[in-house]
Amino acid sequence: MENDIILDVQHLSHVFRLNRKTKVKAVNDVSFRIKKGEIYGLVGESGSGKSTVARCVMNIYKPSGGEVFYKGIPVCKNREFQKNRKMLQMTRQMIFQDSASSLNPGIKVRDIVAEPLRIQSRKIRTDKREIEKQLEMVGLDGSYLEKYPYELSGGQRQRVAIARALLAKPDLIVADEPIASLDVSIQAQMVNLFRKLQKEQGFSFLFIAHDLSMVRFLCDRTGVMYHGGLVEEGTTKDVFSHPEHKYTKALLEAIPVPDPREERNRRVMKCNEG
Ligand SMILES: Nc1ncnc2c1ncn2[C@@H]1O[C@H](COP(=O)(O)OP(=O)(O)OP(=O)(O)O)[C@@H](O)[C@H]1O
Repeated sequence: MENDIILDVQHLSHVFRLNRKTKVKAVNDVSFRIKKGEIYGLVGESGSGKSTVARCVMNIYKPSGGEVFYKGIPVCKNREFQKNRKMLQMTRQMIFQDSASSLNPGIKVRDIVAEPLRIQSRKIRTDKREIEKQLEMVGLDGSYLEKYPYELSGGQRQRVAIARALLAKPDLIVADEPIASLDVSIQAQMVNLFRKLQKEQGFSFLFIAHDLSMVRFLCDRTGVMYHGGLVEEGTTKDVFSHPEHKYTKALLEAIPVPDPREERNRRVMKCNEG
């Protein structure tokens, strides 16, 4: 395998069996690769299979077919997974759409952010200053350390989830619709934050989104899913300027004509970028 490939998804398929007679073919023969330090956007309409791909990549689901190689390790094979379990838990991190349910409501922000360290070293208490620095990195000050998730807005919760993911110094982050439940103005801030953090820390990033304008802004390459299959992929520039598959064309045509507020957001994003 080429050295610069961190994630290699090969012929991935997944079928959900609802009962003895009914099954849903959620993902069908999907293959793509992510290079070290690359941001890969996975787009497609609701139900096209994006989350299922993400969950197979993260070993939440065991795929019905195909393989996922992470740093060359076939992680869907039980033996390989068990052998590398700790490394896989630390160096791959996932951020979910719904931070309200992905953050433990009964523990304070300082302990939520410290979770990866506890997995690694079984430390019960973690250095407060380290956690504070982690929060500052995502734009939250030390006053959030003692708060519970219910005291935070959706955007603040998502920042906590990012701080937690980054504490483990991951090589790969998989984010499943991380901005979908946030206000449009906050979405732009979050995408800027992702971009800044990725530049600083160099992790590879699988970014799953509905919003094509955010993908266009953030991602180096883009894959388009339709009915469980990956129907098109390429550099984001190529996919957006010369879409080949008719579904990609339809998806791009469905991007609303930007209203003046969106245009302003885009300009703000570009300014902040520098
Ligand atoms: N746990 C499950 N049990 C049964 N069917 C499922 C399950 N999860 C997903 N599906 C089905 O698999 C298909 C793909 O769903 P998936 O959530 O992967 O798509 P998606 O593109 O991520 O959609 P969304 O953007 O709405 O999250 C859909 O038909 C969905 O109904």
